[in-house]
Amino acid sequence: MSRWLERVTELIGIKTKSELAMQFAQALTDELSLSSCLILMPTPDGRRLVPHDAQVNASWAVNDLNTPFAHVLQSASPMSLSADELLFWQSDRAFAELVASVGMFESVCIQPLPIGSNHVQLLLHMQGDPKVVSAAFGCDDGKKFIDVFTKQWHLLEEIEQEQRDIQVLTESLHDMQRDTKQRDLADKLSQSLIGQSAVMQRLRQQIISAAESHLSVMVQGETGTGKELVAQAIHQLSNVSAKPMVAINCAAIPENLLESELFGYCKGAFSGADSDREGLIAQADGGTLFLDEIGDMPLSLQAKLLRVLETKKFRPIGGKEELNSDFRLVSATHVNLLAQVRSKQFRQDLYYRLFQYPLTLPKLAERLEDVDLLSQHFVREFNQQHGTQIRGLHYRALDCLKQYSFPGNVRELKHLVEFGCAQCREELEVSEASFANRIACLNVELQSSELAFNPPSASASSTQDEVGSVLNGDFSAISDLKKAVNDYEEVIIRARLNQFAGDRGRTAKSLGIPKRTLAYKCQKLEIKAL
Ligand SMILES: Nc1ncnc2c1ncn2[C@@H]1O[C@H](COP(=O)(O)OP(=O)(O)OP(=O)(O)O)[C@@H](O)[C@H]1O
Repeated sequence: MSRWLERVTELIGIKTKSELAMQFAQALTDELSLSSCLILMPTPDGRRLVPHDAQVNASWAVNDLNTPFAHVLQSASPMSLSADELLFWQSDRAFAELVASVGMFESVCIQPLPIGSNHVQLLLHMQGDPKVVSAAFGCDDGKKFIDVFTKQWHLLEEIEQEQRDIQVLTESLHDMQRDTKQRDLADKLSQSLIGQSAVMQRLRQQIISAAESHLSVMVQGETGTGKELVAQAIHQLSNVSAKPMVAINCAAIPENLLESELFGYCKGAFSGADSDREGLIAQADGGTLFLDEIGDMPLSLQAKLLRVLETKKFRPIGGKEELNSDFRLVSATHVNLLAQVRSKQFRQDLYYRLFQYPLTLPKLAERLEDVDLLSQHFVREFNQQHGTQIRGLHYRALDCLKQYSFPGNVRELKHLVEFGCAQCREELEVSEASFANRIACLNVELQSSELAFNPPSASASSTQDEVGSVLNGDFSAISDLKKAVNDYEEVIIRARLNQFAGDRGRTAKSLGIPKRTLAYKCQKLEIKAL
């Protein structure tokens, strides 16, 4: 068997182009006693030629006629250059360096591959005895050996191309699947977080990507814009949705209780601690902790919260051991936390930790085009809760609503729609008359800075009757003093909240009580909204 055919067996079964090139170049070097052998292959964009041996740090433009490579590529014919002839090819520095070691009796032979084809795929750059080289390329067995190499090379290139195609296809399939999943999620979300305005569509996309990340999310927005709803959506869309979401309103809990609510305590930690109690941080392990009104968290607790977020460890009050809790944090605020950082009421380090993924909810006044959909949604909710069949809002009623600026945002719209539904007869539409007076009143109130009484919501009307009697000096209906005092307090707080469009800061100030006390009373009296 000829030595070339023996060499062929070394090429069979090689699975990568780089290994095939190495093996082939080595076989030629051995058989033709070459002092160097390089295979030059085109880059993926086809603009340059690079050597198979990564140690040769050079490349040549395929159309640079200052090198013999470009000429061989164009003519598809081999070229042999003696040491003397090479003196004319010194203008390209990289080529000059490549051939610097060519000896007196050597030549540089540049052979296009496949042999005899007009479609050159590779160049062979050989340095050695030109007679030996041309004899090898002229004999049948030598040609067959080279032919096997070029076919094998072509095959591996096709396989590589197929693999690249498969990868591109797989990636675009993944992209399509991700887009479809995102669209499905956005559709699902649009059934609970209503609104087709551009700003709401963008918000839903942000919620989906925030839910997919593991970052701490900060939901900012005025009262009633849907911060709690967004926090719930983030939890439900996240991969911890099967685990609990634990929520706490930092403004509604007295300062001294907030720490034990969050961290829990051990038996005997303080008087009244009769047994161990697990805190919300422990309960949120694996799930989501939602800290509403985080701007109201005292500074001392802020430092402790930061430590939990950074170390995932905490110690219950009076506890000796540290416990672990790994949760996703969602916080919400309606105040400007940055201003609080500036006035040193809020820690800067915690601020940055909480704002890993900020979401800002728009005011309803900035997306009045959503009033229509939102109103339909609230009418549907009203019908479900009350077993009614109100058809919706008359278009004039809708126009009337759109004249209003909704300082209480979506919550205020919801209550207005409920108010309209409560006045509407079954199977009819809510009329303009249901809103006109009320909105006119609300507008006057908004413009006036004077204190004015606004009728409390329907749910508080019986309480108001009782309170009305009390105000008239008739105490006969009172059978429970504590309840009567609570009712009286509730009517006052509701009226004042109504007056200030749900702004708890202004309400608390006008009643001469701290905001935290107001929040506590609201929670106790179950005053959730305007
Ligand atoms: N985009 C919306 N689609 C449907 N309902 C909404 C939307 N936004 C808010 N709501 C409804 O409005 C009410 C107030 O929402 P939520 O409690 O989430 O607001 P908030 O910003 O957390 O208010 P606050 O700051 O006063 O606690 C809820 O009944 C909620 O379901």
